Amino acid sequence: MDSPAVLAGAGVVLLGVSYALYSMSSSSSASSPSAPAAKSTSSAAAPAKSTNGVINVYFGSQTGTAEGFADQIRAEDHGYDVKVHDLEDFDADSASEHAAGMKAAKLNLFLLATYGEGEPTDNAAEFVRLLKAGELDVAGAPFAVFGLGNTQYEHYNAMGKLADGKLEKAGAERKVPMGMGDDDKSMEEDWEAWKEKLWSAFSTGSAKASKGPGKIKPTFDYKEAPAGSKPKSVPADKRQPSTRFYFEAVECECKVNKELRSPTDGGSTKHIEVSLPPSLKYNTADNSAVLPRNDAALVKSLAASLDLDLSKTFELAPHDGKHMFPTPCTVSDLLTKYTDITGPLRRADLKALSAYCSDPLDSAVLLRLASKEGKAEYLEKIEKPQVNFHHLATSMVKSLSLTVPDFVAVTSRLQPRYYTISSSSTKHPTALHMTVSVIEGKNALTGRPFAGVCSKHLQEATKCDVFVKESTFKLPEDNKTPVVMIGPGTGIAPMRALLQEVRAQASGAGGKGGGVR
Ligand SMILES: Cc1cc2nc3c(=O)[nH]c(=O)nc-3n(C[C@H](O)[C@H](O)[C@H](O)COP(=O)(O)O)c2cc1C
Repeated sequence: MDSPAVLAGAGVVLLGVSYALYSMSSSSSASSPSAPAAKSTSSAAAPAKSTNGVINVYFGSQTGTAEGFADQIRAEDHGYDVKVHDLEDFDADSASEHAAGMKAAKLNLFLLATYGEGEPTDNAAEFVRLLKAGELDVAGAPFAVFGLGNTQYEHYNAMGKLADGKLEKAGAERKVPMGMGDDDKSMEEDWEAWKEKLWSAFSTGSAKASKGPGKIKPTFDYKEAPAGSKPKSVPADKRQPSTRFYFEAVECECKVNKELRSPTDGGSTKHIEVSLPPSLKYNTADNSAVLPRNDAALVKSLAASLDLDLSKTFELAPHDGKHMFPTPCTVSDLLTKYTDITGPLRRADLKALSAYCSDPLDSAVLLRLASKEGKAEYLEKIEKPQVNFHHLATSMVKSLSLTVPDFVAVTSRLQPRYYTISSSSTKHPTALHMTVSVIEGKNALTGRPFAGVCSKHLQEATKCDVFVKESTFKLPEDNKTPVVMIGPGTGIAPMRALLQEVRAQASGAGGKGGGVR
């Protein structure tokens, strides 16, 4: 909103359409307690188009938040030629080329998430190694760092802090003080506030962001494919790091899927035994990652609202050669397996969607909700009632109009959900067990039912797409040290696996031997 007059206008619009836009049906629903989801546009560099110079944006992202922020910088651009780089492409071989590009740029922006014990994301591991080793010649390169973290973790924003310090030590020139986002409280607000500082320092007078966004330029070519076409195989280095799991998960049979609770308990906790093919191995207390599937009824109603043909088959040819998900696939696959339709909607999502409304009133309302001034309305109308993309598209913003490529570009990718494996790999080398609490409830404000996208999918599943994520959680090697198990939040699942492992080792299974603790 760039003037008080427009702001007042938007306020009136908001009230005027509040009944139509905000009266929400209580019939449809599902929401997920999801991790921030990866946005769909990724690292393809836009063609050079500006005389104001280049801003390089490097992202270190595991679940897509930092990557989504990088896309926002590209969309807002403020008259710069914004080039987004996946840090995975930053290795010893390419370091000097990147360093030269960094020195020639107006700014190099690093968006870095922290994981584990203050560790980098997988895609930033090599960059961080080079940075720590002092092997980057970046003297004089202008930089700014925004770290993404969570104050619940001991090593809060360790990667952002490390990069900020090491870049300075290497002689790079800090242009904006480091920003930090806290996922426990206010990641998006922290980011918006920092971005304001960034743009005010780098303003070129091009106020593209304040006018509202245009449609996102897809970073791929879309074409229809013959019905029945199967996904093409994609080599590992041609898979987008943030969505690599779509290519790597293996479809497995759920040979046991039984309810653990008695009918009088209420709620549902499932014991699921997944048969593993020889290619899939795990160690006791590793995590299983499951690819969720959206509920078929939600997919159908969303497709009907957006007038998308679920049976259509299409293929994406990425401009940067990195594939987002396996294609050719159907629009049904896109909506069921590859799109987060029930996760929380962030303000940036609303802003992006405002460009796809045929009714200017809808656009104005979405922009208002996405704006700083509309923060209270966002809280009341979107956050508290847990409005997700499905609700928005089916019940609130009737004029939303998305082609399939628009849909891919503007929506977020569905992320895997992680469950601690509750079996011992010594006892069950060819099966992994999961103990899954099914998430279901009603929104306190609207009474609308919601369900966890993955636990609900697993509740009756006979098959699921799985991969294994290593864990640092292990029993002591010596088989003698006494162990006290405390499971706050993690529940019984890892304990069951460890107890099975201790027993299996005590009985000599797996050739390890050992004593009972
Ligand atoms: C398993 C896990 C471990 C994490 N470890 C840390 C940590 O050690 N320090 C921290 O500040 N944040 C930590 N976080 C928070 C993430 O950095 C934060 O959610 C961030 O927004 C993720 O960004 P991404 O979506 O781009 O990967 C962790 C999050 C998860 C899910």
